[in-house]
Amino acid sequence: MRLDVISIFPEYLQPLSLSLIGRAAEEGILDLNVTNLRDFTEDKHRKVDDTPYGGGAGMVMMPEPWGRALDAVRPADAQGPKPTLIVPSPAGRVFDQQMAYELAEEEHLVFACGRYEGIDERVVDYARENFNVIPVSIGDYVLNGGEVAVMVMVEAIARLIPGVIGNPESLVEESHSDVLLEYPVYTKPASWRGREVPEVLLGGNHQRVGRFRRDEQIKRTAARRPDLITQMDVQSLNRRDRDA
Ligand SMILES: CN1CCCC[C@@H]1Cn1ccc2ccc(-c3n[nH]c(N)c3C#N)cc21
Repeated sequence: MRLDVISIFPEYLQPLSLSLIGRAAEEGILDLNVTNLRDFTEDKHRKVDDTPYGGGAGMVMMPEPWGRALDAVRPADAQGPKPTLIVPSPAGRVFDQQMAYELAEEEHLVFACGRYEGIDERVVDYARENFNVIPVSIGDYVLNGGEVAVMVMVEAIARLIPGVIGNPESLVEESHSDVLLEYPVYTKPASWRGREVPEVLLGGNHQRVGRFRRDEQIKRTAARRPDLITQMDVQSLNRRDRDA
């Protein structure tokens, strides 16, 4: 997968060169390119923002640099399937695990990191000519720009790509790929500051361990994220596990 990120703060994306994603980039599994939007300005001050039409506080990102930057990623006369352009925005479709799975299937993802009050809307409209454009929000809270959102999305998406994480088995049991949240995990020592690891985990009975973990998942999800399950589901989950 090719990943392009356009930002006025390219250094914000530096952490993507670390750990598993950095290694995947070195191994050629990911082709990660971070571009500075200011490289597509034509004035000596490398201006990327201006005052909003209609008035109001703050500044808006000018269309011209964005148009040139997007054309550099995908020229108007390019052939082949359109890349997907993700535009982080508080007004976007909320990012979730399902979207991560869907985007992990793409060959080429482009991320446009806005700042200030946002990007001139005509850029999004223009981009639809050469990209499949998806405005995306990572949650119902307000950030100062799109870079943090891109970090979240790139990590959630890239880890689903074969070869990026060492053990694909670990993708199978994860929260949000299942309805239920993760069960609690423990490691040595068995006793720590007067707190013991649950006995069932020390015994090696895999069936009992599995049931313990499933019960913990149901308890946690019912307590912390009742929106993910209904009471009916809890009963059917219990019934299904009992019959297993
Ligand atoms: C604060 N400031 C005036 C109000 C409108 C937003 C603006 C800041 N800002 C500029 C570009 C930009 C992109 C994404 C986000 C963003 N916020 N929350 C999310 N879940 C986001 C995503 N994904 C915020 C952004």
